[in-house]
Amino acid sequence: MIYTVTLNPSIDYIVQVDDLEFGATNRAQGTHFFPGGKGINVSRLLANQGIPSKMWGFLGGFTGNYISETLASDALDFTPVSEASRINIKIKGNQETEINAGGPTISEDELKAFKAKFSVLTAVDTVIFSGSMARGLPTDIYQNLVTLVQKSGAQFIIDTTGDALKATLAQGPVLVKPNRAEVAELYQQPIESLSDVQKAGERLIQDGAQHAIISMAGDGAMFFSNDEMYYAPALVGKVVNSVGAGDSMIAGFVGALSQGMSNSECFKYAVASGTATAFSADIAEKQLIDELFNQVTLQNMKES
Ligand SMILES: Nc1ncnc2c1ncn2[C@@H]1O[C@H](COP(=O)(O)OP(=O)(O)OP(=O)(O)O)[C@@H](O)[C@H]1O
Ligand SMILES: O=P(O)(O)OC[C@@]1(O)O[C@H](CO)[C@@H](O)[C@@H]1O
Repeated sequence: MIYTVTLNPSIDYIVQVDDLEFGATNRAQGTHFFPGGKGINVSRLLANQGIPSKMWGFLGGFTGNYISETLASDALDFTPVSEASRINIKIKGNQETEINAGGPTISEDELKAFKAKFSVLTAVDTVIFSGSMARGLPTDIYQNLVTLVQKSGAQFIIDTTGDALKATLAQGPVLVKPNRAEVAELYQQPIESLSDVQKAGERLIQDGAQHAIISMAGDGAMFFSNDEMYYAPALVGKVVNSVGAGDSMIAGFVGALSQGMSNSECFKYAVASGTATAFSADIAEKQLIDELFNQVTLQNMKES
């Protein structure tokens, strides 16, 4: 079974404001609510591909109720918390501006109840940890949870940033997928040219990742393993809502991996899934992913 962990889920409130003016009353051209948080997005894309997963994390309050009612799925296995889950604001205009809230503070008892779920894991499972930590959790929470996963023999994937990414890299994730800004922050150096991306990706593998993807939004993505390196130029199309594009990449890769596909096919599914979500209002559907899969081209960087 694939488990996704979203420690800090959200309602994503998408607000279309064509000419945002600070310090003035702006009128929205359109608004949408989506259940969000990175792990939830991964599970939603997997479900659209017909691949089951279970969703773990914390949900609370009226916002938590909205998320569980909207998802209405057997896959939900969240730990209830007393404070309300957060609302993240995504303003779409000439540019995309995001305001992500801090979210609820998790108590010691709530964390204990959550950790108890890990006792069901066995060696055939994969746990995907995605997103920021909730308040009140120890700063080494991801390292602790990865240790629990590894005790069961299961594997893990992590999509987070900063010190938590640095520490868990050494624990050998199946996949990490930082974007350019996140990898620049991790290694404290600017990542501008493709050669900078190449060096950073090789370092992610040296530092412990089994596979790494560095995503570059409209500039495409690069894939790394011990002996493979591919660059996928971005596909051209109309970007509708890129929220969750990175999460969709992870879901695309893991879904293909769970079906025994090669690294290059898994990467192509990752790019097709990320792009399909960027070209959709919500998390992408299977039909668009399959259409775009046939358009993804890979350049083998070990041969160039
Ligand atoms: N403007 C775009 N044009 C074409 N493809 C895009 C665009 N934006 C995203 N993509 C596709 O989606 C992938 C992931 O996007 P991105 O690098 O923005 O991830 P991210 O920063 O993790 O996103 P998020 O945090 O919103 O999930 C890209 O590598 C690319 O394949
Ligand atoms: O604050 P975090 O946890 O880093 O990111 C949360 C978030 O921006 O990530 C998803 C898109 O990747 C959204 O659904 C959600 O609002």
